Amino acid sequence: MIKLNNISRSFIGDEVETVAIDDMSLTIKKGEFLSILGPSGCGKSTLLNVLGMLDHIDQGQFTFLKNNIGQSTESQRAQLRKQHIGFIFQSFNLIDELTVEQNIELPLYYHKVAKAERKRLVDEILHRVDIAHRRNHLPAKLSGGQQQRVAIARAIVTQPDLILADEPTGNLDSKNSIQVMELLQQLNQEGSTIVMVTHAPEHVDYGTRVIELLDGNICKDKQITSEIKLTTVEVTCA
Ligand SMILES: Nc1ncnc2c1ncn2[C@@H]1O[C@H](COP(=O)(O)OP(=O)(O)OP(=O)(O)O)[C@@H](O)[C@H]1O
Repeated sequence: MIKLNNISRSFIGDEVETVAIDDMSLTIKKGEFLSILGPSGCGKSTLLNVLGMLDHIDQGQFTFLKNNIGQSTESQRAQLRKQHIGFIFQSFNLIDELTVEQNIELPLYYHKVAKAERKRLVDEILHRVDIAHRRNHLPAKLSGGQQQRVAIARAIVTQPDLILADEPTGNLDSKNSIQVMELLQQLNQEGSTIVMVTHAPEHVDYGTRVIELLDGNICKDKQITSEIKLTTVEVTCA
């Protein structure tokens, strides 16, 4: 689904260049649930932004669903994003003035889905994430865990090929974190490809693979199996 070949991304500040991604190569297959771990500043968010086509690369090659992203226009990237990617953020990013139902319905408007079909899809997803009883509430009236379930519903209602999650449990207590991780795991078991940045090593076991970043590159790459958690099968750099 995704292939990164020797990509780099730097930021130039006041006479200082910060290399956020340094000659990284990574292949992500359809159906994987990949967690990205690593210390602050190692390039996790930059990598997620590149994958979501919210940021560009300076060098290397990025292929997304057979599209060469380096040679695409901004409008082609926007189209790919809209059609294929659902985003989940630490801070939920719901629209305060819209109800739960309206927040979830919004991406379907942008996809020009007809009204009756929008209603059917929203109804289905409200039950799927167990928030139907709060459908007419504004986000501010919900707990953090409920808000994140609405944000997940909004991300998946268009059935994207890829879900990108940036610290989805960062603002949640442990009980709500577990609920959100179980929901993401279920979505993955039903076929969704998920890439998640996390600071919580205990959450990587919900996924199928974990990479650890250091100084803008991958220092560990492990498959997670249900029998043996955190089995190292590949180490790419020291
Ligand atoms: N827009 C920017 N301008 C300048 N430097 C940036 C910018 N975005 C990121 N960086 C730098 O690039 C490096 C990688 O940042 P990034 O946010 O990807 O790290 P991270 O691993 O996500 O960190 P954290 O865990 O703290 O969120 C850091 O040194 C950061 O300061």
